[in-house]
Amino acid sequence: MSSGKALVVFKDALLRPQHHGKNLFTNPLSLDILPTQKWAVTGTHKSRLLQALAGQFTAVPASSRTYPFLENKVWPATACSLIMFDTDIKPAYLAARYEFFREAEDADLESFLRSAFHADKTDTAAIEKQEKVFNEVVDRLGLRQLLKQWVVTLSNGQNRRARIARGLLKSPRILLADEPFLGLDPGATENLANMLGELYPNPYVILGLRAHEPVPSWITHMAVADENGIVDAGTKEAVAPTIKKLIDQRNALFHDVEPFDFEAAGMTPPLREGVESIIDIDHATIQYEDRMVINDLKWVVKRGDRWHLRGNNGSGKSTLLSMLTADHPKSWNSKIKMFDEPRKVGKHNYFSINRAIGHASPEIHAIFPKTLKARSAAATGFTVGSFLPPAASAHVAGGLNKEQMYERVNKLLEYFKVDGNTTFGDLTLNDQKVVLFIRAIIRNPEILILDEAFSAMNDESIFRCKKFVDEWGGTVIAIGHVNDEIPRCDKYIRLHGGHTKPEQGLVE
Ligand SMILES: Nc1ncnc2c1ncn2[C@@H]1O[C@H](COP(=O)(O)OP(=O)(O)OP(=O)(O)O)[C@@H](O)[C@H]1O
Repeated sequence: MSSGKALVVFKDALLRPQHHGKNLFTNPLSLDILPTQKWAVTGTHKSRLLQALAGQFTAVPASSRTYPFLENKVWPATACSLIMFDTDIKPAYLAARYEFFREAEDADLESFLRSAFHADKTDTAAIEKQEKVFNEVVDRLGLRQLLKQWVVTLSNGQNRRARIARGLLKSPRILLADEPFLGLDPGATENLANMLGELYPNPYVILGLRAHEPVPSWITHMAVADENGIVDAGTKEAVAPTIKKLIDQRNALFHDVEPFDFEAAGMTPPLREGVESIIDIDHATIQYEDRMVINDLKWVVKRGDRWHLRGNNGSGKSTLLSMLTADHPKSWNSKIKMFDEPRKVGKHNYFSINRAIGHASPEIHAIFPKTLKARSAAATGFTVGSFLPPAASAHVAGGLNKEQMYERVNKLLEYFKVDGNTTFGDLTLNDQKVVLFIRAIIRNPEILILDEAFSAMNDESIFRCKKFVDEWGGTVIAIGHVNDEIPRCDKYIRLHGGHTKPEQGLVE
């Protein structure tokens, strides 16, 4: 496919959003991407640069951004497939993932993937080629056995692989993927990195990576972008000092974060006296039809414990957490004890269970309403099991009135540097994740569940959240594939997705 002509050329290009005039980078961009070079972009504004490379935004003058390798009449924005992992597959509510009943508009994975096809149905050669690509992509991304599964039931890592597959099935000339390895387990990361390298140049691939992330060995060139524009670009070796500087700045950030004043916010350690086991699961098993997901789990969480819940994508981590939060139909099981009491219908309900729990996860993010102001969005954490801010008369454990609740919200928003007046949907992805973290912690819960809660946050927010949780006094259960993105933990439990019993130990 390679014609030798450049893929993308920016020549003093000013980039602007379609409908208003402010430049997206302060300085004009200049960059040549040749077909023999394999690029990754990084830096604070890498996503914006990827969007610009994918033909989004208006280039001024129009001739300052060209795609010389494309034939006339091919529209760059359709020749490029940009995959960015904000949340766009939404179940209507949290428990929907685990329910048997499906709405007509829910799609199984195969239909979801095939909806990317656009070949003329009478063109048998094109159809045949599509099928070949379909089979190859499905097998290489380990999706074959999931094809009949509803998309909403896929685990986060499976969902990511599905979206990368769909991006590839659109047969783009250039595939641009922003942080494609985020949330993937190490095996899936290696597999995907190899696959993208082997596919090149069908399609050409441009990756967006965080500066401290390992760079796939086949990448030859890197560009670094910040708010001013492209600050460095060239061979991987030539750009290495700039990237090292970014990593050093990042590490320094962690030491610069000031501690949060828990006492001033009235958030003293929420450890219930006289109760040893916060959670006690006695030999529980979960399976879907013939697929065992959780195999004979025996797990005791003691007050003040800090657990890292580990396991490959699809090994059952979120399923286990959904049993704790009563989002899973199998939650109503006397094999699950909380605070030494076996769970019983009639005695316990969703609200009584979740009163003790603060929870942030990609699933909550996917269904969270976009229209609340950030301040009200964070305050919804005071209302158990609801996305509504607390009513004027509301009191939470600890007896706060509305004014005191918002005083705590404001302290946290200030510490985490989020503007409380901005509407949730208008916040950056980073700030949305931070607001959902604040929402999880706002009630000072006895148990804090962080399911990939820090992934997709920027470095400063990750460090602030980690410092906060490290110094907070309650019981913590955290999921994260990258150690960098979980708070301090002292014990771990590793799930194996039903093949083998879970294993437990002390964090090394
Ligand atoms: N309703 C369902 N029907 C069938 N399979 C399901 C259903 N819900 C979940 N699964 C499957 O159960 C397995 C466990 O999913 P879970 O989300 O718990 O994994 P996970 O360990 O959290 O993965 P990840 O690291 O990717 O987030 C996956 O294979 C998923 O596809």
